[in-house]
Amino acid sequence: MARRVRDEHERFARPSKHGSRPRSKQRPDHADAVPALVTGIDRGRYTLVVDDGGPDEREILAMKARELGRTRTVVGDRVDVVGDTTGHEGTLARIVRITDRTSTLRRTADDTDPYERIVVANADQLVVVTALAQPEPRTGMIDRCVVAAYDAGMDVLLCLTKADLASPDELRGLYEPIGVSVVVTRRDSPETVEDVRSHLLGRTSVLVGHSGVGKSTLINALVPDALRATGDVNDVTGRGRHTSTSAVALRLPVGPDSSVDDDGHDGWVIDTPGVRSFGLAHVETDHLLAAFEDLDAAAAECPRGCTHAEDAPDCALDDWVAAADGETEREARAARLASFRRLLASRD
Ligand SMILES: Nc1nc2c(ncn2[C@@H]2O[C@H](COP(=O)(O)OP(=O)(O)OP(=O)(O)O)[C@@H](O)[C@H]2O)c(=O)[nH]1
Ligand SMILES: [Zn+2]
Repeated sequence: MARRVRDEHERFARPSKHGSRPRSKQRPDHADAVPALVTGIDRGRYTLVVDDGGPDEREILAMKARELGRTRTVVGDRVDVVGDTTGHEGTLARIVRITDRTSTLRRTADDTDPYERIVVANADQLVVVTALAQPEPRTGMIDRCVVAAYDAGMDVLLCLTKADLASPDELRGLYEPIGVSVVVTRRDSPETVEDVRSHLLGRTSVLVGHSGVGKSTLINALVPDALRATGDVNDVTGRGRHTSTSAVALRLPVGPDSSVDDDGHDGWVIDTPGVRSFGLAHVETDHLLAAFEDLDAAAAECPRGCTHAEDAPDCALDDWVAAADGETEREARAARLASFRRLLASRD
């Protein structure tokens, strides 16, 4: 997407066929534009934060300038705005530029949504919120999140909730070996919430999770002003569900633990109430492989066009496991290869 955004800017910058008027006349470069962060979107109206973390930090409302055409703007985007950026009641600024994204978390079209979408821009961590029980954890869902995050170049934090109901050991054993950080919470233990916070400080994190896993409970504990709706949701009417279905960025307070390093960056937490699944058809094997450095290196010996799947003939990854030094190392390699292949298969 970063590429496409750039192309669209370039198109505007190209001289017109009908003469050579100075470029500034065709498209003012908005020297007076101010940078802002997109924190919410509601029917074509964008909520932005200007002077993020600075003395004049304020929330403003904006629309997209016509010159941006069909370029999509998503939560997490860094943009430039012109017009009335005071944020006073009734004002509406204009977004004139979208800064190149450092990451794009995507989902492919699926049965419920026919469009490939960028879910969030510029996030560096995906927090997969999964209950240890009620509802039962589903590794298929976690795998798909891990693939989407690794494809986007994001880290993964697996947040296991409801630890009062079941043990986290099995899931920990499954995901820690593939580079996923694991943190365990329970509603009746405020310390566990602070543990989560320490993983979020200074970063931009996207939280995803199925209905009922305790995501809203967690967000409300982390960001008391968030007021995310919690409780048992009626699956038929959807009553009890937060009304917003699009992502929203919430500023993360540093929290009560003064031992944490506060260098002015408290971080952002992005809730994604609308995201119930990740379609993964867009994810390329090589992209996923790049998240596994050791496997990536070993795959250099694979035959051309190797799929690296379980049934791939002469896949060098199998040789890599066989060539391990000693039983312990061989088992560790086998486990990593099995995890990689499981993630690969979760795309289908
Ligand atoms: N036993 C137990 N229950 C919890 C815990 N955390 C949350 N719950 C309960 O789980 C239910 C769902 O919690 P929510 O925070 O609403 O879950 P959610 O993931 O936001 O779900 P939606 O609102 O449907 O998106 C509520 O009844 C919570 O009280 C926990 O640590 N232990
Ligand atoms: Zn291979």
